Formats: sequence, structure tokens, C-alpha cells
Amino acid sequence: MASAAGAGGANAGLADPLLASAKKPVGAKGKHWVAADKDQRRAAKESGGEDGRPLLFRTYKVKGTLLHPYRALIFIRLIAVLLFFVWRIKHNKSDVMWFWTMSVVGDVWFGFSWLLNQLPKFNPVKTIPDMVALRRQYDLPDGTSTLPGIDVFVTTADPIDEPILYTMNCVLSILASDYPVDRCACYLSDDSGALIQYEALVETAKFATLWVPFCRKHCIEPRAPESFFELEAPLYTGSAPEEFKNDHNSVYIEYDEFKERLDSLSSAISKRSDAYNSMKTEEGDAKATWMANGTQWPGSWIDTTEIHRKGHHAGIVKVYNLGSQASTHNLNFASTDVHLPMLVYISRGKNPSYDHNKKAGALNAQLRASALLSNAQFIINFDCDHYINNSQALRAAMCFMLDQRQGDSTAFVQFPQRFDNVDPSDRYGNHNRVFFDGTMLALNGLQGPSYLGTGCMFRRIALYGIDPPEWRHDNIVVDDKRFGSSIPFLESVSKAINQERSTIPPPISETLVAEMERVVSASHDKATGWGKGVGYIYDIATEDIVTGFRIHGQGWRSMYCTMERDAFCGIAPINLTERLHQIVR
Ligand SMILES: O=c1ccn([C@@H]2O[C@H](COP(=O)(O)OP(=O)(O)O[C@H]3O[C@H](CO)[C@@H](O)[C@H](O)[C@H]3O)[C@@H](O)[C@H]2O)c(=O)[nH]1
Ligand SMILES: [Mn+2]
Repeated sequence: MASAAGAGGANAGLADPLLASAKKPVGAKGKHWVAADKDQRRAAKESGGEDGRPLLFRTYKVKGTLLHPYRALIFIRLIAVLLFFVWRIKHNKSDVMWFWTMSVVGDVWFGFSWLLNQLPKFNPVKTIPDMVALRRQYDLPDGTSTLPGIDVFVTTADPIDEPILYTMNCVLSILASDYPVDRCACYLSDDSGALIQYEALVETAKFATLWVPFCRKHCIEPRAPESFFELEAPLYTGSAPEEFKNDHNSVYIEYDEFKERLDSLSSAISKRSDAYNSMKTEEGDAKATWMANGTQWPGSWIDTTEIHRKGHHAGIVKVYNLGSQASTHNLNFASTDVHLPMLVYISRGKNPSYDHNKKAGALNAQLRASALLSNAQFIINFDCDHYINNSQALRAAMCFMLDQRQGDSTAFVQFPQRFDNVDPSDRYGNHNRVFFDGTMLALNGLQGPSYLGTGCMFRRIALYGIDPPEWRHDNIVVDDKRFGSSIPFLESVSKAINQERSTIPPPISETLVAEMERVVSASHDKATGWGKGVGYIYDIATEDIVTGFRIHGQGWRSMYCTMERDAFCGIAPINLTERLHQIVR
């Protein structure tokens, strides 16, 4: 998963992962950027902060010596394009008129899309989070924090195509993230409904009781073990260097055992199920898949039946309140926080008579289920083949959401997608540099970047289709026609709008879990606003872009967050077929 580049990045980034408070412009390419918010900062300082909240990010724009010639170039090309059109229109004496018309239509289309492409490039803006200011404002001296809650969503659709090990690495990197544990919850959506995913998550929760305190104690990066252990010489920035080597070795051994346990899950489940089936079922009964506690798994079975297969099974929700797990490991965590965030397994109900709307459907199910439990004000979602590469990333996104300038009207904060398995020549263009480091920065100078599917933090109410504060009506109707028929869910929406949420989730009762399973059932969002005005948009191959457009259309803005040590990292398609498939879609 990781590469040597990760180690280099760590050297540069660990002590001050963002270089956020550095006086100099950021990064190697920094010499082309100049601070653009000097006046705002001066004004904020003089007035003691407009509303008591500090400025939490810095803004840079491209240096005039570079930007002005570029703008002039755009202008010259515009004139050339216009002259070309004049020439075209004048030379219309072709014998084949339909051919001439076709090429004019084509030219107009290309000219128009070129113009659309140029307009945002007039003013690229880089926004860099100021982590020091965030800590000063929200972390209290007694070690607690007043940061708002975040619900982290991971989606997976198949344990074979999307290897479980990577999905679990993603989960581990979330659990080990540097964010107050009582304000963070991780939801894994499993569209395969397979018991193996659930049991892998249970194993992961157990391994996390060692992995997470280890990460905290030694301040390591990245906090996805597969990538971390690939580093040849991790740079040390913790406060117990003498214990690091030993701890590292023990955790490495435990990680190997954890991987072996994941590998053996499949045969363990088969064996167990065979044993139960021979004991508890009559001749001719369907062969069920059994959980470790001796009950039948409600999801898809190894020997599938009509109502226990990938596309047809009941909704499943399992809540793991990890809290402070007594660590049974022999590492010294005396002065390390061993608390862990809440972990939830969700497999939404499936039924062949309803469309499941792929990833968008899975995310909307997570949105509803999480509303009943943690109802965090903010959501961030990851594809299962991505992981958190910089443990400060969740905090970084918060710098934009809580900033006094446009924080309240910021609906989402998008991070660039980075990949760590791309060959040096990037033959399939996975890095997409022009897009991630050009176009998106350029849009950042307007209403903000588009939503790109993974690594994007949302404001929950923006996803619900609520207008930004300046356009919002006082009496928003929260009805079942729009949001579905769950009363607790409707109540949670009103709470979210009024920003009343307790940091303590309700007690996990059977009624609560049953209601969560109801809101993720196959039919729950049918004939409602879900997928249209509410949640992630349905009926489109690129639900991400369209969801972003809908939110922008309501007047919300978005922000683009780049970090010196990349926030998130993913695994790119590295063969032509997969890559073409992705682009064509
Ligand atoms: O029925 C489904 C189908 C997909 N997924 C998940 O959706 C994610 C993305 O799906 P994938 O098939 O891997 O698409 P990619 O082409 O790799 O994804 C890119 O394109 C998507 C559509 O534009 C975006 O949503 C992604 O974030 C972006 O990385 C993965 O985590 C899947 O597990 C589900 O949960 N349920
Ligand atoms: Mn993918």
C-alpha cells in the first residue's frame, strides 16, 4: 500500500504535519503563492475577532508575476478563437452545407467548453488550515475538547473485489485518527451482507485496542498498519523513543496474527456453519450461515437461498461501543489514552423489487442510521480502498467548517485524491494532477471545488437539502414525505437543524437497533425525497458530482483542503481495463 514517498513525506510533515502556522508560503511549490488574507487577519485582530471565533485557515493566491501573464494569455487566445469564428462564418460557401453546419456546431461547443474551463482559472486560491489556531480555540487545558461531532462512513460492496484487509486498514486509520473519541463514530456499510465482513470488523475492533494506543503513544503516521509497516525507517516523533523499538516489534507480530485471523475467517465460518447445520437442521433444510454466538446470520449465506443472498436480505445493524477497553496487551499504555470511538456495522436491506442505487443508496442508509445514534453535525465518507494518511485531517476539515468568515455557509470540504500504488510514470494518469492541483484550486477561488466521491467532509444539514443560513426559512417542514416515515429520524433532523445534539449517544437498546434496521431497510426511502432533494443523488453513475452541484445550486459554498502530508491515500486501478471502465463511467 505505502511507498517510500510516504516515508519522505513523514519526515517533512510529522512534527508540523500541515506547516500551517509557518510564516513562509506552503510547500515546495510555495514560491508561486502569496498570502491573500492579510487585511482580513489585521481586521480580525483589531476587532478581537468578529464573533469571538478566530480565523482558522489561510488563503494564498498565485503571484501576480505569474497570474497576470497567464490572464493575458487567456485573453489573447480568446481573441484568436473569436477571429477563427469570424473566419468560419464568412467562409460558408461550401458545396456541402450540412457538413459546414456540423463543423460550426462542433466548433461552438468546443469554444464554449473552453471558455467555461478558462473562467475559473482567472483566480486560483489555495486554502491552508491553521491547526494551531484550532487547537487554541477548541482544545481545553484539561485534555477535553469542544470540537463538534463527526460521523465517518466507509462503504464496501464485496469482500473479494475489495479485499477485506484494505477495508479494515481504512477502519483502523479512522479509529486511530487524532479527534476526540467521544465525538467521532465510524460506520461501515457492507453491501455484500456477508458475515465475514462483520466478523472481520469484530477482529479489527479487538486489534484496535492495541493499534490505536500504540499510534497515540508514539505519534506515528500513517495510522493504517499495512502502510505503516511497509515504511523502512519510520521517523520517530513520539516521547518514548526508548520503548518504540520494542513496542513496534510486538505490534508488528500482533498485526501479522491479526492478518492471519482475517485470512482464516472464511474457513472458520464454513466449518462452524457445517457443524451447526448438521446439529440443528433437519434433512432438506436450507444450509444457514451461523454466527459465533450460535444464531443464524440475517445477511447473505454461503449456500445462498432466496432471502439470504447478496441482493436479497434483511437490514442489519450492529453497534460496538468500544469505549475504554481494558487493554490486555503487555505494552505500557499508562500515560496513553486507550479510549476508542464507536464502531457500527451496517448492511442495508436488499430486495430485488427495489433499486438499491449503489453507493448513493448505501451512503443514504448510513446517513439515516447514524442520525438515530450519534447524529453528528459533520459527515465524512471514504471508499474502502482509501485510508487516512494524516491523522490530523479530520481536524483540518474542521478549520474550514468553523471559520468565522464563511464557515457557516460551507457545506463541504473536499480533499484531493492521492494514490500510493501508481507506477512512477503514471501511465494511466491516476494522479490526475491538472484536475486535483489545477482545476480544483481554481474552483476554490469561486464557489468551491466539486464533490469528488471520497475524502469529503459534509455538513449534515446540507446533505438533508436544507438551505444555507442566509437563504434559510425559519419554519422548515420536516415531514415524512420528504424524509421517510421514521419518527425518531424526523426528530433527529429537527435537532440537527437547531444544532442541538448531545455528545453522548442514546443508550443502545433493542428498540434503537430495531429502528436503525428499519431506516436501512430496502423500501424505506422509496417514494420519499431521498436521492432527489435529500441525501446523495440517485439514478446517475457519478452521484458525487451531481450531489455537489445540487448543494452548490442552493447557495452553499465548498472548500478545497490540501495538506503538506497528504490527508488521505487510496489504491488506484492499475490496469487499463479497470481504469478505462472508471473513466468511461
Ligand atoms: O453498490 C455499491 C457500489 C459501490 N459501493 C462503494 O462505492 C465505492 C466506490 O465504488 P467503485 O466501484 O470503487 O468506484 P470508483 O470508480 O473507484 O470510485 C470513484 O467514482 C465514484 C463514482 O463517481 C465515486 O463515488 C468514488 O468516490 C470515486 O473514487 C466503493 O467503496 C464501493 O464499495 C457500494 O457501497 N455499493
Ligand atoms: Mn474504487
